[in-house]
Amino acid sequence: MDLAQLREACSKYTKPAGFKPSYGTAGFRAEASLLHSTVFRCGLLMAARALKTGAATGLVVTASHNPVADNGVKLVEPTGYMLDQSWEVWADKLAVAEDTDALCNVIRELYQQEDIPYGSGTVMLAYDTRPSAEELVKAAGSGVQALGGLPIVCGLLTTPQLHWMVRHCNNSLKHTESTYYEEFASGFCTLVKGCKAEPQALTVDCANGVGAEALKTLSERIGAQLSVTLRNTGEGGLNEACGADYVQKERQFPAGMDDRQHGARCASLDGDADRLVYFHGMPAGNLQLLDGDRIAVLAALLIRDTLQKLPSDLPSPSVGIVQTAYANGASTQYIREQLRLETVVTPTGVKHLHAAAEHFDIGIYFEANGHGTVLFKPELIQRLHELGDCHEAAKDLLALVDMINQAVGDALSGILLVEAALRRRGWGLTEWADLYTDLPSRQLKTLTRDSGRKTDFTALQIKVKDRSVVVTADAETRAVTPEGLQSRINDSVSAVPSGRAFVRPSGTEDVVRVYAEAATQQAADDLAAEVARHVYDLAAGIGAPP
Ligand SMILES: CC(=O)N[C@H]1[C@@H](OP(=O)(O)O)O[C@H](CO)[C@@H](O)[C@@H]1O
Ligand SMILES: [Mg+2]
Repeated sequence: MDLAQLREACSKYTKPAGFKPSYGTAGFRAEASLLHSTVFRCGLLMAARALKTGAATGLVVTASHNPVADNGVKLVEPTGYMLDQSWEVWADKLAVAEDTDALCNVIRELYQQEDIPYGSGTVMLAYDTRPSAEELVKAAGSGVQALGGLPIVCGLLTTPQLHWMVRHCNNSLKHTESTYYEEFASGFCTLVKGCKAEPQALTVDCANGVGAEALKTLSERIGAQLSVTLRNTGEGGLNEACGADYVQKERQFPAGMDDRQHGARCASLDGDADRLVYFHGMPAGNLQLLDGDRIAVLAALLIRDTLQKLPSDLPSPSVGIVQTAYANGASTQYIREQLRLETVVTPTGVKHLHAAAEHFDIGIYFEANGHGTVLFKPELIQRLHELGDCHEAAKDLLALVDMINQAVGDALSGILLVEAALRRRGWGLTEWADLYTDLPSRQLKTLTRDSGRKTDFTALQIKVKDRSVVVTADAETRAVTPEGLQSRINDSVSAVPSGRAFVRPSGTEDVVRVYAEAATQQAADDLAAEVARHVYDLAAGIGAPP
């Protein structure tokens, strides 16, 4: 490491005074103008991580579903997964170092403690459509170079595309953007070949983000087998009243979508195209959401149907579904009782779900918000290859392996998964929705359609003096501190039929989130409001009480 070069580079990216970025659930996020030093330091970190692992790493400049004025970074392991959790502490230490001296000290400590070899690490960089991207990618590249590394700017990509490229690069596979489309398209065409059902039209809300161009290219590669119409492709503001997060949380049709007629098939991506939800118009202009829980269930059905066709002398692979506490209780019950599959609950954040899914031969994981994927164990893939071309079912499963982004949740891959699963069953969205009925739930600032109600749902993400006073256990289903909070939540829940509620500090925003579910919408709303008040009272809420 050339110390003089490092010091000089570090001094060009000073941290704004008082700014204390934290890695959080999925990387750093903040108002874009604050982030130059943070992104530069992430460049340093990923160059060091590349040296430590002896393989290429990745960095995406994106703030996902956040407003356009924000930006952030997502950090990618050589496997294509998110940054190893054991290194998050280094990310935090680097990000908060006050000045050049402090930063160089952290670098020295990192090199010593992690035994980083000297050399040049490769870091693959990508960015989404935010106007602040150009400067921040430059900052990331400078960080990589400051440690003698090689930044490779892969361009404007969805987050999952960059994860996929890093994974393929390190597996010595073709890893161009074009190969990404080819593999996905070819897997999809294999799976729908011979389906009697015709492709059904799907309107996709692209959140005015990077997913629009990528989905356009993918659907052109696939041709007539996929019938998509793209909306919110850049004509409006990024994530502004549109996108997967908006549709899932607000339960509203996105801006620019006039498909409210009964039965219209629609889907939404988020700003960096790693989340996907489906929805359709119901009578009276209402919207029915088909969220990540349902995508997991549909994936499980497709996999079960296919596994049943494998030769019976083959040991059957273990299949499991990983969810978080936000999964609707009805989905968990359906998976356990009807699909008879094991479910595992982990804390929020894909890194936790992904790790749990790796324990199964086929691990399906989805957050309710539509972020997830399916992982196939390498040993299983090997066995499927050995079965060769003579078994249709093995071929189908291998097509699924190609079509599903196994590095990370991918909305484009998700659309192909859903469309293939529905067509192979000859189903529309109604049959999918009819598998089970969601319990009414309430979270975040979901607005009510019934204007007569008084509850202010923005209050369901509570601002408190210090959200770290809320500590949870048992996959975030139990509040350990502040003292007395959980017993108050228990009292509230026990009075409500089919009631369930939990609170947790957000890992991406300075708020405590409240979730509640119950047998009726009114009961879920009331329970959420009551629990919100407990948080406000016991965790030093600020502002007007909920
Ligand atoms: C309730 C909810 O949707 N939480 C989201 C949100 O995390 P929070 O820690 O809740 O802020 O952003 C994460 C990153 O995108 C995502 O993994 C997670 O599911
Ligand atoms: Mg996202």
